[in-house]
Amino acid sequence: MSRQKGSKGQNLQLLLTAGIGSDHVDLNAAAAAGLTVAEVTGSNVVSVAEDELMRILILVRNFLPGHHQVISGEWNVAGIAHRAYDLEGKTVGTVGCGRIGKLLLQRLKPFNCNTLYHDRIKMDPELENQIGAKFEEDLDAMLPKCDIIVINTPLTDKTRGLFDKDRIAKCKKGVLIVNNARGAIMETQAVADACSSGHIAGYSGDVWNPQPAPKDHPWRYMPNQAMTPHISGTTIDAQLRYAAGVKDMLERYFKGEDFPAQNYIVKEGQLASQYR
Ligand SMILES: NC(=O)C1=CN([C@@H]2O[C@H](COP(=O)(O)OP(=O)(O)OC[C@H]3O[C@@H](n4cnc5c(N)ncnc54)[C@H](O)[C@@H]3O)[C@@H](O)[C@H]2O)C=CC1
Repeated sequence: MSRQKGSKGQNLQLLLTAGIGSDHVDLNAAAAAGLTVAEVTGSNVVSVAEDELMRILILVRNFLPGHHQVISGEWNVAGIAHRAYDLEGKTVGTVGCGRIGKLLLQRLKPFNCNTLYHDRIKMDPELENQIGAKFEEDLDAMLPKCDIIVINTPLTDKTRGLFDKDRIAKCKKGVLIVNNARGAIMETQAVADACSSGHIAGYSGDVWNPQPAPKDHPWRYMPNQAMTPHISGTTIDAQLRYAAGVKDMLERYFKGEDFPAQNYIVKEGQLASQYR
């Protein structure tokens, strides 16, 4: 929903996202026009966190080439095993540690990894202690420590293109990256080049720039990728939750009632803090 499209809706008042992530709306234009933007905050966070854990394991264990061998009639254990590792003992860092980031860190705990997180906000000490992750204020200081990096920030003016050529170069050689947040947080060609050179040893995610990804998108053809279409937040369980959330907000809207406070992304000209 661009500024131009929004301005055509003379009676437009409300924009609802059936899920999480309202970067498809020009939020500054919506704020200036006095529109309300809301999403079903929390509706698919478990679905995404579970999916991230799956992608980490798929990359660490070098699962996909093994599966492809089965389909193509091959049997070559050494061809898989030379790049397969245990997750135990590896350092996993999340860039962004809101709802999804925290759920991922909680799910990683029994795997006995070292976990780090970078966010604008440090967790309260009790929760941090319970989750067992260390806060890294400086993103560029965290990156070289990580064997696995997971992206969990919204797409904002500050995170667009955050992982360009220079920042990827700061990551450990052979890093694995999981990104279910937004494709545009990465520079497309920089990721493809780093996968080709082996600096990134594996990249997996479900978000692309643009979407739907065109047939010639470089991430379809780069080596060591485990990409899917945008599916991680669309399990049947998630669909039930965000459908119910949209219905609830529409009912409240027509009764003149407020939405749950955490659902507002733009309200009375103000952007929610995670988008500022
Ligand atoms: N692939 C999919 O199907 C889905 C993707 N998502 C994406 O995941 C994102 C995160 O979702 P939640 O965890 O629910 O959001 P959240 O709002 O709970 O957490 C986002 C975190 O990112 C941090 N953050 C924002 N800007 C930052 C910056 N510049 N540097 C460091 N940290 C920053 C915030 O402080 C916050 O802790 C969504 O905005 C959406 O883009 C969400 C749901 C489904």
